[in-house]
Amino acid sequence: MITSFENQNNSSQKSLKSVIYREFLRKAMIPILFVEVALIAFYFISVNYMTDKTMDVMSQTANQSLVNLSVNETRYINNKLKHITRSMNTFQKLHQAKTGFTYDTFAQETLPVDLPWGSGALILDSAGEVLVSSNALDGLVDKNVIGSDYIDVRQPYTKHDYLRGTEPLDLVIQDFIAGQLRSKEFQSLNEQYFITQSIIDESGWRLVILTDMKSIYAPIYEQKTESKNLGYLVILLIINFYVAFFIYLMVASKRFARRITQPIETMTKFISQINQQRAEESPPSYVKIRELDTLIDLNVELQEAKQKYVELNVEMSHKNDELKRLSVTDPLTQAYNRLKLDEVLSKELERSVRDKKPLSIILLDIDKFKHVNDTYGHQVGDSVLVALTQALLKNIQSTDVLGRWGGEEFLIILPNTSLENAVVQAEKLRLLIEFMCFDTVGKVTASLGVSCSVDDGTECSLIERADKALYKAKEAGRNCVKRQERVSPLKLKLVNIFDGRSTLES
Ligand SMILES: Nc1nc2c(ncn2[C@@H]2O[C@H](COP(=O)(O)OP(=O)(O)OP(=O)(O)O)[C@@H](O)[C@H]2O)c(=O)[nH]1
Repeated sequence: MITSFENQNNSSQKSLKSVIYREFLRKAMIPILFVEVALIAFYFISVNYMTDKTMDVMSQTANQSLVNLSVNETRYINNKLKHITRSMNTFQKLHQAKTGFTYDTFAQETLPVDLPWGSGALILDSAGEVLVSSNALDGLVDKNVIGSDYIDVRQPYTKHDYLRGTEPLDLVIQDFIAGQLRSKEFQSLNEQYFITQSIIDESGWRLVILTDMKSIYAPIYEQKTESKNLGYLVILLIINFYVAFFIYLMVASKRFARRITQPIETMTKFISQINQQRAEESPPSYVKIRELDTLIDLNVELQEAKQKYVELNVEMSHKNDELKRLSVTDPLTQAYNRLKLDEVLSKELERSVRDKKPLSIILLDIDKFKHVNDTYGHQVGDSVLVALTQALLKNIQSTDVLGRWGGEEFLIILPNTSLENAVVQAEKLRLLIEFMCFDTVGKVTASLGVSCSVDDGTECSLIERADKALYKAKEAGRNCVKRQERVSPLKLKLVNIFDGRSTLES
């Protein structure tokens, strides 16, 4: 029983745990996760957008700065050339001076080398030949644009101009130099470049500055990378948090479920123990509440007493019924006794007066019954009484009431029956007895007296008259029916006067 409870408890714990787990995920964690994902997505979109915008602004600013720088440098070189020309009289003198001061040395001295964003510069002569290029430019185009074999002014110079190559970057630069554009932003081999040029009026030379945009964007790229890394770190933290939280949730929901089911488990175990110990009738190992046991025992006793009381009540009721029956029954013949006959007669008389209906009675007495007893014995006499009762009960109407009036005498009450009809009924019964054959005894006869009442409501007068009629029947030689009508007091007086008799026969 305990094991089955434990299984049941475990499964209820599991289901409770999963309910808590599910509910928490559904109502808290999933909505929070959605919000977090949306915020992170928004963060990355913002970083990209801001970076792009900043790059646009930076590139415009940087490009403008480079153009300005190019113009300023050009102006500087031009002024310097003007100064040299004035002091040297003509620029041609400069060429012809045997001072070793050449185009190349001048260009090298005037070429701006310390440009921002790692920009490279080169100076072209009026024919488009490269006079000089900075190391930064060489780095940008990944070659030495002009070699070391430059010549001085006294000789026609031949140069190895590596910008005349066929590399994509060379082609773009050549195209730009040949054109009239002041500046240009272009892409070559997935790299973004900015190029600007300006004319040195004094000599017809051109100053060209080339910048790799990557250098301009570098801080922004760096910032973007840092921002993205921050985003990835947040994602990583969120994932870690979720993993840790899921583990915590599993453990916490299990603990919580256990905390809820623990008291029920303890209580059920306690009840199981009580039941088990009651079944085994062994002394309990836990604290016994004696008052409770006493109460339970008392309750059991009370229930048993209640059951006994109900049974006794039923028995008493049966016995009462039996007593009642016995109190109104003649013990020998099982017909009604005199007590019951008195009661019935009284009620029927009341009813006959109330309904104005006739009530007749028949008083039946066995003839010479003493002789039966004396001849065959008292027991045979009893059997005659029993047999006679049975025969009479079978032959009276259902509304008639038969009882033993006393000794060998019987009374039959016939409600709503006239004297004539009662006499007819009495005659039938007399014939019945006359033709009956009793065991041992054989033939027996009876005498019957009949009386009727219509409006005199006394029981005594009715019985008295029936008794008188019976007496008359005995007087008349027995085995016959006689009746006794009611005589009014006036008639009785007249009869007494004229006949000198006390009773009137009919
Ligand atoms: N066996 C038996 N006899 C009874 C019982 N009750 C009365 N008797 C007898 O009935 C007889 C009645 O006798 P009597 O009163 O002289 O009348 P009888 O012999 O019937 O004569 P008549 O009535 O004049 O014809 C008595 O012998 C009673 O003992 C009874 O319960 N059982």
